[in-house]
Amino acid sequence: MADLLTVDALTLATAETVLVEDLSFSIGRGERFGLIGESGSGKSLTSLAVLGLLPPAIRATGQVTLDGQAIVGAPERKLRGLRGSVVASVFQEPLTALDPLMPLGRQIALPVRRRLRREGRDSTRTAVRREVHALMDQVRLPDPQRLYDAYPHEVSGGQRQRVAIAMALACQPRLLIADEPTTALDVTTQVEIIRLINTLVEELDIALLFISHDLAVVGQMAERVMVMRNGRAVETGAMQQVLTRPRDAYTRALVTAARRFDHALEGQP
Ligand SMILES: Nc1ncnc2c1ncn2[C@@H]1O[C@H](COP(=O)(O)OP(=O)(O)OP(=O)(O)O)[C@@H](O)[C@H]1O
Repeated sequence: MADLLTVDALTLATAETVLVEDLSFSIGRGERFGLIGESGSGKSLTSLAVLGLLPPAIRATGQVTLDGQAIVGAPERKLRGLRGSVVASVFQEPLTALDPLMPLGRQIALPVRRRLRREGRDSTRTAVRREVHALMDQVRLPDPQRLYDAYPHEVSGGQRQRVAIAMALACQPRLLIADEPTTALDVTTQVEIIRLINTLVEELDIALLFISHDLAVVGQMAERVMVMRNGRAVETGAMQQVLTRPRDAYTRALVTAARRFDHALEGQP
């Protein structure tokens, strides 16, 4: 079967600068793929290109094919349809994804209602509410009765990220793009959210494009990984191979730095 996502010779540039150059990778159905690299290496722009959400100043050349559909150059109406059905995303700061003035349950209800209508299913208030409660359960949000009516500022950062994940899952995507979804959270909550995303993509058989500057985090999420630097891929391979036998000097430096950090945390020299 064809890969779910194929990126082929993708180049992203402004009028003055090339920001991402000649990038190629693919993600199979249900596969967990990691993108890693230092700040500014082009990870987020790559994910925005997959979502068809590039800023107007940035021009894309090359090909992005998602579930058989061409993304580069596609009309906005088609892209919006894909974003509501095939691909969904979770970003670093859940507050940016949430409307501060709308109760959480109603925010999750919006994509739920859209999907039920698209599928020609019962989209009455009761049916939508039932699905929202099921999603809140699925992302392990406690006390759904109370949280349904709570506003974003009334819950913790980890709970807000769970709501953002519920909204992403509401459209039943085949690809979830998670761009630094744990970076803004404390360490304990990071671990919980990583476990949650891992469990959900496994249970629901969703492919994952997981983006982080933190090799230790990507190591827990991805089966394959691509290392980016200055807008180019320096190494792509199985996670285990890249962690244990990195080929590129930059990857080796990343691995050594991650090990040093782990040892420092464990109190070893
Ligand atoms: N709208 C834009 N116009 C011009 N340049 C941009 C724009 N958005 C991003 N860039 C530049 O493109 C490069 C890649 O940015 P990108 O956000 O993809 O990096 P990143 O690897 O995701 O970094 P971070 O981990 O800090 O988010 C950076 O040099 C950035 O300054």
